[in-house]
Amino acid sequence: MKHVPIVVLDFGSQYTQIIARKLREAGVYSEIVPFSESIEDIKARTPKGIILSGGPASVYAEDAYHPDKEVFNLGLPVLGICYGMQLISQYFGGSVIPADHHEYGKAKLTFEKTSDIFKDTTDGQTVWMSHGDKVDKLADGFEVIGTSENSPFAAIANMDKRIYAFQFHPEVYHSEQGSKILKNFAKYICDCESTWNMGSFAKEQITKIQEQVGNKKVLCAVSGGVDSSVVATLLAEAIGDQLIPVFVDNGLLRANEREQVEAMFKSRGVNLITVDASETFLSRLAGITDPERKRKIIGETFIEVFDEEAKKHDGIEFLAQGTLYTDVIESVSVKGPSKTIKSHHNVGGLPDWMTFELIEPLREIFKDEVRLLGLELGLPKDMIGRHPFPGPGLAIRVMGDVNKPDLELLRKADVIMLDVLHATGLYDKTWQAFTVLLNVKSVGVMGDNRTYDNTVCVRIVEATDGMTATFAHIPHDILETISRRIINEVDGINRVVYDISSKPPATIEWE
Ligand SMILES: Nc1ncnc2c1ncn2[C@@H]1O[C@H](COP(=O)(O)OP(=O)(O)OP(=O)(O)O)[C@@H](O)[C@H]1O
Ligand SMILES: O=c1[nH]c(=O)c2[nH+]cn([C@@H]3O[C@H](COP(=O)(O)O)[C@@H](O)[C@H]3O)c2[nH]1
Ligand SMILES: NC(=O)CC[C@H](N)C(=O)O
Ligand SMILES: [Mg+2]
Repeated sequence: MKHVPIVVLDFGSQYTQIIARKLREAGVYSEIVPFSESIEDIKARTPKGIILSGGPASVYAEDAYHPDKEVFNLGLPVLGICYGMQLISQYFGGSVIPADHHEYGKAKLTFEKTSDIFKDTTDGQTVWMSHGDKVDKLADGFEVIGTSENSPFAAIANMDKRIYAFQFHPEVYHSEQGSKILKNFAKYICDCESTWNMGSFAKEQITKIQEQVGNKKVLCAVSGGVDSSVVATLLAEAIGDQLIPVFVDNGLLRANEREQVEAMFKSRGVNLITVDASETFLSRLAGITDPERKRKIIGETFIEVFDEEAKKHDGIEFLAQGTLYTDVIESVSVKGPSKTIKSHHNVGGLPDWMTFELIEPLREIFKDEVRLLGLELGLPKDMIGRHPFPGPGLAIRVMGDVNKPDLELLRKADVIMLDVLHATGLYDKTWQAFTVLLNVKSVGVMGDNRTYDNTVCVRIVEATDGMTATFAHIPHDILETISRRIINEVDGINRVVYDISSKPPATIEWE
């Protein structure tokens, strides 16, 4: 087995992959394994350190998740985060109890001891907490190295054994210097070197694809979006013309999108196959209002279309998709016991009967890393800067039943909103912007006449990786232009609202 500098045991936190991602930023490769990984398999990776992630369970519960106890006897540095800290405390003779108050949000970390793990970070820094349990009695051999107003045990350590534990989450963006702390753990406590980078990742993936595919062919699902364009480029470098790029018009695309995508690939000299399956998608979605049902139908229909197309070519055994870690974590439990939020069409929406073997080189990384990889591979800037657009397309932006007239209405509103964003230079400054057709009609007055028409919601968010997001603080005069233009120019819409919720607790898409 390949040498893995840091092994992360996953106890089901939504943030586990961010730990790996922060380590990558520090140039350190890590692998995430289920909390139940055997000690032999952990040792086989010859790690220099172990991280125990957070998780939804409580360590004192009967069905709590426990790692192989031997992880504490390997003589390796260990870092426990939240649930991981609570496990460490329990294992070494401390105690963990339900807290009187759940602590969710920012806190100020006060240093109580100097430690290399806090090197070059500041006393009083903001950290982010998310827990309902707390350490009540400190474990034997441990000392407090950091406190917060609500957590007397915000950071603890047994420096002789090189075991550190935090109640806060250093991996999330809200912990302002958390990246540095994780880097310090890797660099100063585990003695890891910074050797990982996007160039080495690309090379590794290309070799892996060549080994996996051999002389067979790969159907690559391309959407014109960033992720699948990067995947197609990696495949082209790896296997040349054994790659068959297929774009599906599912009837759920934005205005002129099909023509734009076709032109973009043509200009790059790619022989793109477009399959028009719009009638199939739309007829299957007719009358379906439940968001998860919509997603499953779309996921399955995509695979049927790819299957049909594959039959027309000899030797296709693989399906390549631009699946990212964000798609995976929200859809299914990955390594640990995490919860399903929504079934992304390309992960949780895949049917059981699918026979393709999947090629998903981006499955463990995040959107902003994909963009860096795209730059590394020489993709044009405008391709890399495109806002994400979900595979299920407008079907999850028309609330309730999906039908042609409603899709048309939404397309018209969407074009106007995007037009204003481009004109004001806000497109490149925001992560994602779209409109949603609400299943809500309201009364208006236009030219002295009563109207009873549809409501459109404008959703514009800022994010780094899509795991969390905040609504964009768009200047009111720009929102006013968007609203005025949509209501004046689109027949059938008489009200525009702006979505001011962040993720969590909302999500970016409405369904
Ligand atoms: N219309 C489509 N035709 C073919 N494949 C598609 C289509 N839409 C999505 N896919 C496949 O599903 C994957 C996931 O979609 P997703 O929207 O997350 O990624 P993307 O479109 O490549 O990038 P972006 O997130 O920037 O939109 C794509 O990478 C692609 O493999
Ligand atoms: O290809 C995709 N297939 C899907 O089924 C899907 N659902 C959400 N998204 C996109 O993922 C990001 C996070 O979205 P949510 O906060 O709504 O989960 C946002 O960028 C969403 O647009 C999808 N992309
Ligand atoms: N984020 C976490 O790891 C939470 C740990 C534990 N479930 C608690 O509520 O305290
Ligand atoms: Mg897309």
